[in-house]
Amino acid sequence: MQVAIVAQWGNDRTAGLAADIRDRLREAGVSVWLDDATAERFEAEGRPVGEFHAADLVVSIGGDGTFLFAAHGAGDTPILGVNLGEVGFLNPVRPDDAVDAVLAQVRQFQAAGSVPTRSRPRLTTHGDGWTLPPAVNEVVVQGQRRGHGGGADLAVQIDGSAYSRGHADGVLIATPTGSTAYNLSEDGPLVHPGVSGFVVTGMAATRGMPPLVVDADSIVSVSVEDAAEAVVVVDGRIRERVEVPTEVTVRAGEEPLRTAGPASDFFEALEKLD
Ligand SMILES: NC(=O)c1ccc[n+]([C@@H]2O[C@H](COP(=O)([O-])OP(=O)(O)OC[C@H]3O[C@@H](n4cnc5c(N)ncnc54)[C@H](O)[C@@H]3O)[C@@H](O)[C@H]2O)c1
Ligand SMILES: Nc1ncnc2c1ncn2[C@@H]1O[C@H](COP(=O)(O)OP(=O)(O)OP(=O)(O)O)[C@@H](O)[C@H]1O
Repeated sequence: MQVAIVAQWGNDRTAGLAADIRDRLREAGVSVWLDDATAERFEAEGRPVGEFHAADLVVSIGGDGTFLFAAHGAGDTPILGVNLGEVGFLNPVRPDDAVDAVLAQVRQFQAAGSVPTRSRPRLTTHGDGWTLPPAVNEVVVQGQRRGHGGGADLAVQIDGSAYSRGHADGVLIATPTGSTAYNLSEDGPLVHPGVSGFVVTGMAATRGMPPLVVDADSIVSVSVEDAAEAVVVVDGRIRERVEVPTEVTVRAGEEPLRTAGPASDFFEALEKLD
């Protein structure tokens, strides 16, 4: 079995826990990769997180940002999230339980050849000649910047039917996972993870554009006009600058995100947002 660990960088606690988990896994005969930044702290050889899709299990130690970073490299390899972040909405395992939680996955893998997983949908985004990596939380299509003078004229279509047209800072398409993040700040609805669908939420739209929940098979297209440029942002981290006018298409990705380990309790996790 191959386990890959990514620990939030610049943090002694996450690096220390990564080393503890690595040592216990090695005692159990499991091969371990550490991400480059963490390995460097121990003067060991690391692996880029972009290669972690080749592991059997990815362990992410940190907050939501670290989980999203791990998810962008993990492909369909399951991720077990350990919370050492400020919010840690996406990470259900407490640090004290981390070693046991990972060893439990190892036993499952050794007995059955795989670990039990849950899946969460991702979003894929493309435009004229470009495609972005899948989003776990959301895709934002916006003008050059937020705020006065920075928006764009946006037209949103769902499966080819016009939904809304007008000036706005942007439009946000969120997964149920991402409904608790940026979508919530823009007054979009919370979506229970058991619901199959996505949310389309306008950002400071000048004309009415109520948040809309669409079927998970829907194709959302956003046409952008009258702006210096359009900016498309995946999970707050990956940005594509696009010449306008342009059309951006967002739909469910083929490969969902897979998580391993204890399930997170949605209502308990909401308390972390207070
Ligand atoms: N105004 C806003 O609220 C705003 C603006 C930009 C980005 N974001 C969010 O930040 C995310 C990136 O997270 P980051 O940690 O790399 O950036 P970050 O460091 O800017 O943190 C954003 C905050 O969102 C929290 N968060 C992230 N994903 C979450 C989720 N699914 N549910 C609940 N809370 C969540 C993080 O813990 C953190 O408190 C983006 O996907 C976007 O959702 C929010
Ligand atoms: N081991 C790592 N190697 C390279 N980049 C990393 C690593 N860990 C984290 N990062 C970068 O830092 C970002 C996450 O850091 P961030 O400060 O947002 O922490 P976090 O995990 O959200 O925790 P917190 O809740 O404490 O903010 C990732 O998106 C990634 O860009």
